[in-house]
Amino acid sequence: MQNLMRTQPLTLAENAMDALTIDGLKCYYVNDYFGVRREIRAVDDISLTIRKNEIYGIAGESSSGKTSLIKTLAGAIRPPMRVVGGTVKFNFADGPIDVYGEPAKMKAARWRHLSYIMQGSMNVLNPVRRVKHAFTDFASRHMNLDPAAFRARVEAHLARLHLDPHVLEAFPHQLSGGMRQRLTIALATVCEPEFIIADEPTTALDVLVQQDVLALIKEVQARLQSSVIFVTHDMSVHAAITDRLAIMYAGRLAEEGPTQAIFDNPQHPYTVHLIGSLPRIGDVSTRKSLKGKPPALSDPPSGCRFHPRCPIAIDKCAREVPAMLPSATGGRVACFRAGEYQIQ
Ligand SMILES: Nc1ncnc2c1ncn2[C@@H]1O[C@H](COP(=O)(O)OP(=O)(O)OP(=O)(O)O)[C@@H](O)[C@H]1O
Repeated sequence: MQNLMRTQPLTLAENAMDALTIDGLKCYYVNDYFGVRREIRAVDDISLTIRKNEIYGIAGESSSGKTSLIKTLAGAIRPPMRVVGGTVKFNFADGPIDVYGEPAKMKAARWRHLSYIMQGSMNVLNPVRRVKHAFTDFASRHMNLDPAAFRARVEAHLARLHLDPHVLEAFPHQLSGGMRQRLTIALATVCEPEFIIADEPTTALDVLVQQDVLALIKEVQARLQSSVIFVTHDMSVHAAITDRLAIMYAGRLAEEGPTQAIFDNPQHPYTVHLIGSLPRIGDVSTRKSLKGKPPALSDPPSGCRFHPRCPIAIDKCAREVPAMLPSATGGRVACFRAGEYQIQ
């Protein structure tokens, strides 16, 4: 029997290796209405790398393209979504995979090497079937175990995640929301994947259950030494769980860097606003909201997409697209006036 569990910590060299490389990625929703083509540029020229054994957060307001980006990474796109440029390459232990160049290899890697906890993923549990069937339907084919050994493996995994094996015999409606979310995490990690993508896994949960689920994700990540992409608009969740953080604005990256450094010293005016709008105990001052609305991605502004809302924009910002360049956080930022804006 193949032992899927990685018991040895990754070596320094392995740790330093990239687990995922995204280069110039563009993914649009393309619709043709009676001869008129309309493109929504939800992911527009994004390049980044995710390291082995790190939790990488993606933040940004609603409709900034977070879900579109990670669906594209997972190769989980359906029309009208279309990759129109760039590459996505995973570097799994048994070899690299080009997501859009090697679809068969990518299909085989799902669950086994890569798992995806989707938004509303509790729907993965069929309301009219017992929970155990979700495990057999999705995970058993990737584990090559006879039914008894598979059941034992699942029960041991549930026990590690502080879930009683009896939940396998329950119907989803008999479990609380927190338990169902823990189960979806158990399901996504039972094959011990090297890479986990989680889209808003705690958004629908109350604060205490949320803490519980975040702790669970951290625990699983530390044990498997997997790479995790964690998407949420909730900055306090990023502060609690991520090692590095990317801020998306209107389909592009605005800033990226070590999470603590981004919170301590945000460089992009948009990041400054996101962090400045977080409530602090004892601070009763009124928070300044950002003027305007996020742009329509079917007709985004020229130059820096944030410039119409930016408090310190200059003429150049409307004309030129700022490149992602090394920043004072040790990460990267796309702003001609990086580090110049602060909220009083
Ligand atoms: N099926 C679709 N067809 C057309 N446009 C879409 C579709 N799904 C999403 N979009 C558009 O793509 C853009 C990015 O949406 P996306 O869901 O990726 O953002 P998000 O940052 O994940 O938002 P949220 O936090 O609300 O989930 C939005 O303008 C959205 O309206």
